[in-house]
Amino acid sequence: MYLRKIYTLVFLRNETQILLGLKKRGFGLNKWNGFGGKVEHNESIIDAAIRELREECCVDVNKSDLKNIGHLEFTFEGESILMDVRVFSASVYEGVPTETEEMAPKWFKYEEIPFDDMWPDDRIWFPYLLKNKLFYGIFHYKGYDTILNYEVKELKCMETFYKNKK
Ligand SMILES: Nc1ncnc2c1[nH]c(=O)n2[C@H]1C[C@H](O)[C@@H](COP(=O)(O)OP(=O)(O)OP(=O)(O)O)O1
Repeated sequence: MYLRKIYTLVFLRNETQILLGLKKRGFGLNKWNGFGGKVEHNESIIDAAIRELREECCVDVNKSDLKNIGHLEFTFEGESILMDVRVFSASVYEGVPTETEEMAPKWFKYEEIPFDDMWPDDRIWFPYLLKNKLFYGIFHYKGYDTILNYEVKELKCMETFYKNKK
């Protein structure tokens, strides 16, 4: 039985590029990723996504402009935590992405995403994101570099996925 912890992960995108941030401290140090983190006690998932984006790269996004595009789960050999990561995308936002103590943001062309310097699972589920498909992925890691097993699939509708998950 796992202890589930909920995280957010937000990607800002335009027609040709995606915004990634280089993690400067803590979990995922020196990896490029979207912006996000733990959902705090008494905080909604969407509010956490907005807060983390503001804290990590000084950009504001409205709730209505954040689209839930995927759900990821991570477990680690010998650990009882299950990381439940809610993935969002937005193309409308306010502010200029700015470096903070936690993240250094940079726009990447879709064909130049730095997978070698990202979490190993990213190259498996990013193709869904890049094709604008909704997705579910579950990954079981040994340490933080080796994926022991995984499953990824396209979803038709996030609401139906969460309704059936309960
Ligand atoms: N394997 C993998 N692939 C893609 N994305 C992620 C992972 N593992 C992850 O943790 N993530 C994402 C999920 C979150 O967006 C971040 C991790 O959040 P973290 O920085 O630990 O949370 P914060 O609340 O910001 O932590 P503090 O540093 O403030 O304590 O990476």
